Amino acid sequence: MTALLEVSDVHVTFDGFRAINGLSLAINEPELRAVIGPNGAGKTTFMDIVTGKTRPDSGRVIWGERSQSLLAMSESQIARAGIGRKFQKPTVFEEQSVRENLAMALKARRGVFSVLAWRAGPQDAARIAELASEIGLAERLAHRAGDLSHGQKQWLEIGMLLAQDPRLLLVDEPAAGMTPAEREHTTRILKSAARTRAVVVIEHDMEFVRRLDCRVTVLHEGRVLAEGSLDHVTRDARVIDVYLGR
Ligand SMILES: Nc1ncnc2c1ncn2[C@@H]1O[C@H](COP(=O)(O)OP(=O)(O)OP(=O)(O)O)[C@@H](O)[C@H]1O
Repeated sequence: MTALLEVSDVHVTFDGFRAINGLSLAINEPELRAVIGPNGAGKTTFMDIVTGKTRPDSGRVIWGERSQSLLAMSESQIARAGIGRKFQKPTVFEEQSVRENLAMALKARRGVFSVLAWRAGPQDAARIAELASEIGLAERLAHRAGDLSHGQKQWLEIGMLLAQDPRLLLVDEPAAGMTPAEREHTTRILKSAARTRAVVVIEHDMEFVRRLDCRVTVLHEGRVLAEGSLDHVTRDARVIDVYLGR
């Protein structure tokens, strides 16, 4: 199987400090992958590189069956190529309803010209209903997004990203600030989304990572320290040392 995303020997230096130091990893399609690692390991910078926000000093970042270099593309070209990113803080349109938020995300997918001529058709209504049920907000379509709980806002934003049908979804600490029940539901959403696409999740909460039940990549000092099942990596003496700070 060829990887959907292949990062090879990437280096990034910030003011002389090597934040990413020979990072190599590959993500398949479909796949659910958790990326863990201590503070400063380079997890966020990895996502910044893939989305074009940070440009590496050297290395390769290759995308898709045509082996395009993401390093040659702008942030918006990368987004259009099918890479969506969910930041930690939810950014939904608070004054609009859940339905309107999802409708806007569907619109955005079609680009600026069709936005001007857009009217909600029966297909949109069906897709919005499908998305709402995927994120567990089917009963809340008419609610104002600003009235949702923190967890529900996070799900709505995931739904808005799914509306754009990305091939790769990058998610930064989705469980932060959530109740146990909300975490459980978030796990289900991410697992379901990863049945048909690649989903990469940065997460600190090991219990959450365990529930994701997927391949885990451990980053440390800007490179991959270990990779495999959570049980496999947490038995690795180097990983234990890094987490215990020895
Ligand atoms: N724009 C920047 N300028 C200078 N240093 C940076 C910049 N961005 C990140 N760094 C440094 O690079 C290293 C990696 O940071 P990064 O945020 O990727 O780590 P992380 O694994 O996401 O950490 P955390 O779990 O704390 O979010 C850190 O030491 C950080 O201080």
